[in-house]
Amino acid sequence: MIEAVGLTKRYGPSTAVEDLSFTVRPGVVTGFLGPNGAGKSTTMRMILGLDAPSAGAVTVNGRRYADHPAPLREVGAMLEARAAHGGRSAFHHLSALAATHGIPRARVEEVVDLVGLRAVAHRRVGGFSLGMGQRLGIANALLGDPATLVLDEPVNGLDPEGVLWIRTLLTSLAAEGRTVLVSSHLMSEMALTAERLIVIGRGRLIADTSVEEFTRGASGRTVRVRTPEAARLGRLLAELGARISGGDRPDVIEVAGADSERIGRLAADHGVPLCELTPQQASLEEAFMELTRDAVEYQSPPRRPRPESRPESRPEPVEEPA
Ligand SMILES: Nc1ncnc2c1ncn2[C@@H]1O[C@H](COP(=O)(O)OP(=O)(O)OP(=O)(O)O)[C@@H](O)[C@H]1O
Repeated sequence: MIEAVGLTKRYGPSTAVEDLSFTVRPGVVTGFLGPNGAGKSTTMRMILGLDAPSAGAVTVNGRRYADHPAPLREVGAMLEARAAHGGRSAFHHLSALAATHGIPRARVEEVVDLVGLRAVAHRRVGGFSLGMGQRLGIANALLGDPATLVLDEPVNGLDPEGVLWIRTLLTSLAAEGRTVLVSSHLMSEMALTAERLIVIGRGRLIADTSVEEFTRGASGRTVRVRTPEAARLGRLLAELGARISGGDRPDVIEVAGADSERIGRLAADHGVPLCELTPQQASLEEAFMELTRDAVEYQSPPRRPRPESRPESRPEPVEEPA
């Protein structure tokens, strides 16, 4: 279990992490999400005792990392995959690390197999591909058979097979009762791997929730309506307080603030024929971006809607004479 209470980190005048409190429980994978610069790595570094908090505290199984007598056996971490010396072989690197912690050689053999590096274990790490480097980083983290794992962007740069491998590995490590905290800035990937999510932005907690709740909150927020009387229905809905935006074609509007039933009844009351009425499920990526929009450090300029997609500039549909 990882517990952060009022965790804060300041670098000179800027605050990287501010008053962050959360608990990461064993048995499930917890995704740690936030846009670039949100403070994920800084938080992870504080969990691992690599950075001292300016205020607050973070403990792993009730103790600060540095207070554990054998931290490698307690917490396995991958902060930077390329932490191994390029001239060494993977096997040599892992053996040296194991020796400093009294970990038997048999465990080195075990983790080499576990991460699928057997065929290249005696090759120089300097010649490893990104994916092989990531696997070595994971082997490092697993070496002490720790109850807690902290991994910073483990799927970064991996091919689909590697991504699937990490996903399966993390889920099975959590199923063994371990605490697994995995950072990412990819919501869609975390939705497939994690059961819980901690979302931060500009160093502050934005959400601490289950993926299921997050998914539920993200869905059904707009309704796609296709009708030959799009402009008239749009006006009727706007009068009721719904927000209307243009769709992907002239006879389509996207409606927020009114559900399908209300739209359907209103259309029926006014004799507006409906060809389609579809609640839209926002993608998790969209929901994540919306949630963290104000917390993004570097923003692209907003995209201006194309004039023809704005309902007010759309010509009134010609109604067929009865
Ligand atoms: N050693 C440091 N000195 C000064 N500022 C720092 C330092 N380390 C991090 N920061 C700042 O703290 C903030 C949080 O950075 P951090 O690397 O923790 O974010 P992150 O969420 O891991 O981002 P990314 O997804 O880009 O890796 C950023 O504004 C960063 O510039």
